[in-house]
Amino acid sequence: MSTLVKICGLSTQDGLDAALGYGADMVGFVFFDRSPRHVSLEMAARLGERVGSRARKVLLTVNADDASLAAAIAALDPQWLQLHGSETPERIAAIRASFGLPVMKAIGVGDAADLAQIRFFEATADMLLFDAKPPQGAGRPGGNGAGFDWSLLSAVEAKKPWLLAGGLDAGNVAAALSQTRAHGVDVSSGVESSVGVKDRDKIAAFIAQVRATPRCNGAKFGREDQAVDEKLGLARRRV
Ligand SMILES: O=C(O)c1ccccc1N[C@@H]1O[C@H](COP(=O)(O)O)[C@@H](O)[C@H]1O
Repeated sequence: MSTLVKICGLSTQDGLDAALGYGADMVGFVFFDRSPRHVSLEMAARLGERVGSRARKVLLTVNADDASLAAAIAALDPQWLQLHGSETPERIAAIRASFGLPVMKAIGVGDAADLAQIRFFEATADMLLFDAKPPQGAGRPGGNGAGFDWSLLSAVEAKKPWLLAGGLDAGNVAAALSQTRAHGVDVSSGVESSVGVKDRDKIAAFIAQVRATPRCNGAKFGREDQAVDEKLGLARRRV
């Protein structure tokens, strides 16, 4: 059973082709104009069409209003929404109802107290994503290449599958997976040669490391993972 890999912040054809070619399960596109990875509606439409059925498209937004969401969804035609701002459970429920798409909610983690948010979001979100809290002065809530103490997640019990993000790269992702029970990993900065510029070799190395890392504790999570994969439409990637 393979670990879910999401490559985020794709804004060019070359980066996207690398992510798809090396077998990413999910590809993320940022609609947040304070990000160096922000894509225009026109570019989103072009890149989205290129993805086809090779991976799941994820639309990342930060506290977006309905009109912006509608425009971005029309352009990209995503299978998932990633909400990376201060969206409440009520807002998540409203977005799910309005747009009919599953939602991945990002939770910023700095210390154990932040994990209380799991109970807050797990009823309405379809998937959770644990990311580092942004460093002070960062102009965006994610995509900063900042990590956090993964041991905080070792005892996490969430009713929904979850991804680990924040400062991951090919050099640390194996350790991150062995210390956590993440269903998958999400990376942006760690597969770039400079901020916002994706690097084919880093994408290849990252995905190869994940594929070479045994998943959790095998039998303990086998059935649960299978159910999750089927729910997410990722069963095709099971090995
Ligand atoms: O990538 C961005 O620019 C971004 C902007 C606003 C919110 C989230 C963003 N990226 C997400 O942040 C995490 C961690 O990224 P990194 O690997 O540490 O750079 C990841 O989920 C990205 O999708």
